[in-house]
Amino acid sequence: MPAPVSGPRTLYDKIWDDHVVDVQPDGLTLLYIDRHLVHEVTSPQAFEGLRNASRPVRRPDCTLATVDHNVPTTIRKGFSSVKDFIEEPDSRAQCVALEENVKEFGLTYFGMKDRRQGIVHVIGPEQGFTLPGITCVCGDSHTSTHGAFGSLAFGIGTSEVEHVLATQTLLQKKSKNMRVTVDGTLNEGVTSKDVVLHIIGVIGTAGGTGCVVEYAGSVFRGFSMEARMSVCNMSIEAGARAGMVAPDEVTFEYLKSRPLAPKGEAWDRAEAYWRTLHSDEGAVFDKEVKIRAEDIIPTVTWGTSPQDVVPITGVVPDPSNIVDDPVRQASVQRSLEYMGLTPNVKMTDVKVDKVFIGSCTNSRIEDLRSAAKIVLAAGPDAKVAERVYAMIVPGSGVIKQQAEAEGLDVVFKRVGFDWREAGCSMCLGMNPDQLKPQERCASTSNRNFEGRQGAGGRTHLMSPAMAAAAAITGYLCDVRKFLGKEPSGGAPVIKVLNPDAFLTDPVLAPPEPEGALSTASQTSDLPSSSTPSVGLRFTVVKGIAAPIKIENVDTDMIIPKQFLKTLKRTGLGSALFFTKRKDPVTGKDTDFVLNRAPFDKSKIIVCTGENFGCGSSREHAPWSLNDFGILCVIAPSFGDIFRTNMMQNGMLPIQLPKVVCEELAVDAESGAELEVDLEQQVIRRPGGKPDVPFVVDAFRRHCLLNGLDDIGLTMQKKDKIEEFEGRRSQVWPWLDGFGYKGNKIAVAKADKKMDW
Ligand SMILES: CC(C)[C@H](C(=O)O)[C@@H](O)C(=O)O
Ligand code: SF4
Repeated sequence: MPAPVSGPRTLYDKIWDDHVVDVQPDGLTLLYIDRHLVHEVTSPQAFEGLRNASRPVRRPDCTLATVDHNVPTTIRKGFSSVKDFIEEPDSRAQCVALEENVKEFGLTYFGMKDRRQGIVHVIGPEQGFTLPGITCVCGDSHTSTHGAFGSLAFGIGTSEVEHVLATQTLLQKKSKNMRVTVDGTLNEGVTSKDVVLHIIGVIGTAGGTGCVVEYAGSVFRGFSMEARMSVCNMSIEAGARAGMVAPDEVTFEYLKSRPLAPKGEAWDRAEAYWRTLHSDEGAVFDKEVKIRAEDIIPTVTWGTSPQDVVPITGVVPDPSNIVDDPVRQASVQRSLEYMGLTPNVKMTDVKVDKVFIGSCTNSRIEDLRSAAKIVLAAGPDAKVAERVYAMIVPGSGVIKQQAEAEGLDVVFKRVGFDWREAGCSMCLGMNPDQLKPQERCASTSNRNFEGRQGAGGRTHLMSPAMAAAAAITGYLCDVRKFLGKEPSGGAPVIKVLNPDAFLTDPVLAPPEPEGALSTASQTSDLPSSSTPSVGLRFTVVKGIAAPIKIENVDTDMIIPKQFLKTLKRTGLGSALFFTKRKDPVTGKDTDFVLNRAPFDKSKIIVCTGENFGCGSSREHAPWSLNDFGILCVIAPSFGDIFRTNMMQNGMLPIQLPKVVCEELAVDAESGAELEVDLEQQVIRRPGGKPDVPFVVDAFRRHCLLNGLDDIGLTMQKKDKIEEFEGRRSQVWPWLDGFGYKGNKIAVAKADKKMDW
């Protein structure tokens, strides 16, 4: 069992210690979860699990749901119901399922008629649902965003969503402490997005794997909450479990007037506690990275991984310059082919077809203001370049309303931007907002994976200001070209307004959930389970192993977004590695390894590249592997959420040094079978070659060997959870219930007043 940290502690240590419900001898910890955000993509199977086991949601008062990924961003005038409004049947089914689930389980829900609807990671902070010192989870990898408030916030898979709904806890292994310090003075035109892209360029997409990153230094202290959120948001792109910034005056100022922030005496108590939340002098970090602010200039990505960054003054990289690493050379070559870029071409000579300003990284009021500033600086005759389609998608209805009150919509529409309704939109394209094959997009989102914004689409990540500059010029563009220029006469005026005006309106009270089955008062009634239910077992797997020689196999690659619209866990085998296995033009099978005999019958994958399963938290990735017949993946390293998701489904991720993976890949390539024995923790190889030993956490191994299910096990800790909740009510009373008490009359009025 890891020794509890004595002496100076990090911010992460402190929040962790304050949420421990129970610790097992091997250090695995049952952690209490204060806040749970729910969206339509990763929750249907979790609610179904609750329903099948007749379990209520333990803490509806700590759960907030909304629809964001599937919603169309077209004007909602005349909106009457999701059923009538959403045309695409699978998107509609997922949104309808969430509406039914929130009613059945008694959860607070911001639907499409509610102006508080928006991207989960935008609305939580906006409403004050996200607070310093809390643990916060969501079935979504960008939950790291909420760490900007000095909370421990991380993404989880659907099985864990079910676990949190049922028990308000999670079984967690403590991550390592990492600190990224950026000190100094930022150059002109450099924003928080440039800072985080630069950091990922320095440490790589696996640089934060296994770690919780604290962002420290004068640059983050000087950032607004919006800017801190953009940085923490992309922690997941650096492989980190979570990112965080210690709370300070900027945090308190942002929170004070939010509807769900504590008020009066509760605020004073909360603030006193929050002021203790910082890393102590002398606290030890397992990993430290220091970056000079002066070294950062406006940054864009050139490739298909967020680590593929280049200053806007730079050129497209030349793979022939990579002499010592053939795997890297091949991967750069492949990315350039996909991106349709020629080595050594100036980045500013790259033409764009579309511009997307939005996503949970950059769709907040400050982002929109910074884009509008560039539009105004471009002069009275500026227009979105003729061949370019540019869209702005505010992160929430509240932001949209505030932006309109500030006149930002006028600034954008005047030059030809499309002004849309709130949602995830073209960040992922689960709704109709997508790139066509080979279209190139200047995007303020967070992922530039192949096909991310639409099959065959090409994404360049950048700041809102840079995206606005690209829209006007039609090229990737150095934003500094527009800086220092004042808007000339006749330009619309931006009036910066205080967000309070948009948040404290009494019409914000939500409806009491109709037909609610459970309420907070029912929550102590945790069904006890003396024998944990039997889940999926893993003992010995013998079979063909498919070699995959790709680095950073992200979960978008394992299963693209169009297959996430299912309400089931099964039937996803043919979706596995879809874009690799199907030719986008002919629709025919490619010669990708899993299409070729004998590998089309593989039970194991041997990957030689680092960071398998990085990116999104979609549990659909292990579900599709499982459906295909693959039960074990061997790789040099894994994305944290993916690793957990595999084990939640009775599958085994095995981490081994790269050289060993390369040797096993040779065995795999020969078409011979490998035998993975979890009991003995060895891999048996063909041709009498020596066994390869591996290690799996004792608890996880026990669960896999016996098919034990986490929820059943946690249910046995009911007394400890209740005891923790009793203490929580006394020490952190502002965390009980989050203050929305239904006011039907006010809501009815709000609906009438709403002008979509
Ligand atoms: C759908 C969801 C699981 C996913 C995530 O975890 O990130 C999505 O938000 C994304 O950005 O890819
Ligand atoms: S990354 Fe994109 S798709 Fe995922 S939650 Fe954020 S906005 Fe939505």
